[in-house]
Amino acid sequence: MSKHITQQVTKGVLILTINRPEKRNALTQDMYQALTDGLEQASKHDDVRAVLIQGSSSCFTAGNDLKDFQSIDQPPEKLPVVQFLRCLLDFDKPLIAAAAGAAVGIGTTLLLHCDLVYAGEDTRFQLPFTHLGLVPEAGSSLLLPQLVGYPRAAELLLLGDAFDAKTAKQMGMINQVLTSKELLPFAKQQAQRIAALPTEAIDASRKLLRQPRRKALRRTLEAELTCFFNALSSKESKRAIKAALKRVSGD
Ligand SMILES: C/C=C/C(=O)SCCNC(=O)CCNC(=O)[C@H](O)C(C)(C)COP(=O)(O)OP(=O)(O)OC[C@H]1O[C@@H](n2cnc3c(N)ncnc32)[C@H](O)[C@@H]1OP(=O)(O)O
Repeated sequence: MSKHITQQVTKGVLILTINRPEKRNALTQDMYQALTDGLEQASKHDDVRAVLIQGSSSCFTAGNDLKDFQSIDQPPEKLPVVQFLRCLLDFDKPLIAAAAGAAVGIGTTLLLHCDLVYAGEDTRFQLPFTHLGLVPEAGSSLLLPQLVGYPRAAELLLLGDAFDAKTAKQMGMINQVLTSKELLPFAKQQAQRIAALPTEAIDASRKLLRQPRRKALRRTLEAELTCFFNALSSKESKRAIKAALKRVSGD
């Protein structure tokens, strides 16, 4: 368990909270492991009928910890981030997200796996993979064009510009934009509403919604992972990540 991921069960909802404010909730391998453990536990326990993933009311996550990228020394297969992505894809209960402030990289792509996504007025989404010499992950090269159409997905994934919650809502990426005060309570309320509905009907409906894209998504995720970890070991990416770290931390 990571001290940066907290767990709480309330009215049938497991709330996984990302809590590393001093680094804008950037995700380390320990944190991915804790998120995976949380999802696996939720899957096993009948009293958990939905999961809410959230950060604070001012920050969701700045994405993968950039320093962590520099210190990866094990084969991708063993990496918690890879296990987390596979777990996300196969997760069998409703998944709700509340994203405030920064939602960068995997902070945006993980939302594409959620059933309900709520964002704050201040949320800034960004998919800066190419800036870092990297490629899309989490199945986003399939899910994003399906959601918003190819031209917009290509713009977001190739140019990597940040965009706001209003734009994300207009594109159909998220369900609703709320004030920062409303966001977390509203997302919790929606998660509890789902958790209170007949479980078998919810699970079967969710399966039906996901079934048509399941195989293609799995293939895409695996192809992206190969490409991503090849890119991560390239000189181009090492240079770009070093520059990004210098920009955000001065290191
Ligand atoms: C498989 C997954 C792939 C991916 O997720 S790829 C995406 C990787 N993420 C990024 O490239 C985002 C990098 N961060 C940023 O662009 C900015 O930050 C934000 C827009 C998220 C927030 O900006 P602001 O509010 O001005 O905060 P600040 O001053 O830049 O950062 C505050 C502290 O947070 C640390 N930090 C921010 N993001 C990361 C990160 N991704 N990895 C590691 N540390 C990060 C900084 O260093 C600094 O910390 P210190 O004050 O101790 O220097």
